[in-house]
Amino acid sequence: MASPSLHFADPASNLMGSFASFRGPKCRRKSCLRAMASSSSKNLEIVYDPVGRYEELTRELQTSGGFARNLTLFSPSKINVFLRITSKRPDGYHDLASLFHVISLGDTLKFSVSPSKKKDSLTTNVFGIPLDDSNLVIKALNLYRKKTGSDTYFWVHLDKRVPSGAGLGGGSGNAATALWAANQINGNLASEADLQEWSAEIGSDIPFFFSHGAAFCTGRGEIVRDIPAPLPLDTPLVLIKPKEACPTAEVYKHFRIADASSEDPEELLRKIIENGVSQDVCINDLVEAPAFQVLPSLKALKQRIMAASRGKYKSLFMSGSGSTLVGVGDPEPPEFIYDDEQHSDTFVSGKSYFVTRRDNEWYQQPLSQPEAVIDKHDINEVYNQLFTGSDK
Ligand SMILES: C[C@@](CO)(OP(=O)(O)O)[C@H](O)COP(=O)(O)OP(=O)(O)OC[C@H]1O[C@@H](n2ccc(N)nc2=O)[C@H](O)[C@@H]1O
Ligand SMILES: Nc1ncnc2c1ncn2[C@@H]1O[C@H](COP(=O)(O)OP(=O)(O)O)[C@@H](O)[C@H]1O
Repeated sequence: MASPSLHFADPASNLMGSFASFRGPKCRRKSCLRAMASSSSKNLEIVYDPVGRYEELTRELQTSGGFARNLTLFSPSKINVFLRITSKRPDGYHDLASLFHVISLGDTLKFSVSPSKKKDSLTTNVFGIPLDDSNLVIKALNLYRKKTGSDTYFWVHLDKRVPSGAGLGGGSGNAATALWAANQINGNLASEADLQEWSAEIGSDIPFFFSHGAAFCTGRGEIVRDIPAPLPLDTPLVLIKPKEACPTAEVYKHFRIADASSEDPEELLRKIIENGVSQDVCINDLVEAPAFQVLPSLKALKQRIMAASRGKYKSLFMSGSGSTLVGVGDPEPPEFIYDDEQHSDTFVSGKSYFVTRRDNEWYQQPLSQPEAVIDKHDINEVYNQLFTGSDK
C-alpha cells in the first residue's frame, strides 16, 4: 500500500470543518450530545469519545468502499546517467539504451474524486503547462478509464517544481503518478505491470517510473529492466537548467548515428556498477550535435561549469534531451551561476539525491539525507543475470 497523506480538498472538507470543534478542550474526554442530520429526520447520537469519533468520521468521509477518495503523492523526476542512441527506427522513434534513475526533485500531485462523470479538472501553480487533454496527467487518467472501464473523474492540483522541457521527465513522472493514484482510488483494478505496459501508449519515458527507481531501459525507452540502485543513495546531485528548454522531438531530429558513441551500453552499466560514475561513462548521444545545435548556449554553459568547478563533480553531464546539466558528487553549482546577471533565470535544484521505492509503494520525497544503501552482491548478481545469463 502507498502511504498517501490524506487531505481535505473536496467539499467534504467543509463538512469536516463543522466537526472540528469536537477537538476543542471543552469537549475533549467528555461525552457530547450531537444532532445527526439525515435526509428525512434528525437522530441524536451520544458521543462518548469525541476525538475517536472525529477520527472515525474523517476516515469515513475520505474513503469509499475502503479506498481513499483523496490522495496526495510525490511525483518524481529522473535523470539518464548515460544515454546511448543505437538506431533510428522506421516508425520515426529511436532505439536507446540508458541507465535511468529516479531523483528526489519532484512535483506534488493532489487527487480528489470529482462528482463529474464527464471530465477531470486540473489546476497548477505555474504558467505554460497545458491544462487540457494534452496534459500528461489528463492523458493518463483518460488512459486509465479506457483500459479499466472506470468512470471515476478527478480534481487534480499539480504543484510543479520540476522545470519543463528539461530532460528530467517531469511530465512523464506526473503521468505515471496519475496512473498510480487512479488505480489506488479505484481499488487497484490493474496490476503495476498493466500500468507500466499501458503507459507506453502515451510516452516512451513513462514505463520507467514503474521500476523501483533504477533501470536499464531499451527499445524506445519502454523496455524496462529493473536493477537495484547501482549508486549510493546519499550521493549528492545538483541540477542546473538554463531558462531555455530543449524540445525532445527537435533534439532527436538533429541526431546522426555517425556522431554517436561506439561504447557498448552494457559495458557502461558494468563499469558504473563496479566503479561508480566518472566523466567517461556518463555518455549522452543527444548532447554534442543534437542538443548543442538546438541550444548553442548550452555548450558554453557546460564548458564554463566544467572550468569553474575544478573537478568537484565526479561527472557533469546532460540529462535526456536537455537542457538540464547534472553534477554528481556535490550539491552546489559553481558561484558564477548565482553571481552573474545572465544566469538570474537559471534553475538550480538544491541538494538532490537518487531515489528508489519499496514494493507496492509509490515514491516518497526523502525528508533527510538518505542512507547509502547499496548491495554490491545483489547488483552484481542482477548484472550477471541481465547480460550473461549466469547467476553466479
Ligand atoms: C530523451 C528522453 C531520454 O529519456 O528523455 P527526455 O529528454 O524527454 O526527458 C526520452 O527518450 C524521451 O522520451 P519522451 O519524452 O517520453 O518522448 P515521447 O513523448 O515518447 O516522444 C516525443 C518525441 O521524441 C522522439 N523520440 C522519443 C523517444 C525515442 N526513443 N525516440 C524518439 O525519437 C519522437 O520524435 C517523439 O515524437
Ligand atoms: N504534466 C505535465 N508537466 C510538464 N509538461 C507537460 C505536462 N503535460 C504535458 N506537458 C508538455 O510536455 C512537454 C515536456 O514535458 P517534460 O516532461 O517536462 O519535459 P522532458 O520530456 O524534457 O523531460 C512540455 O512541452 C509540456 O508542455
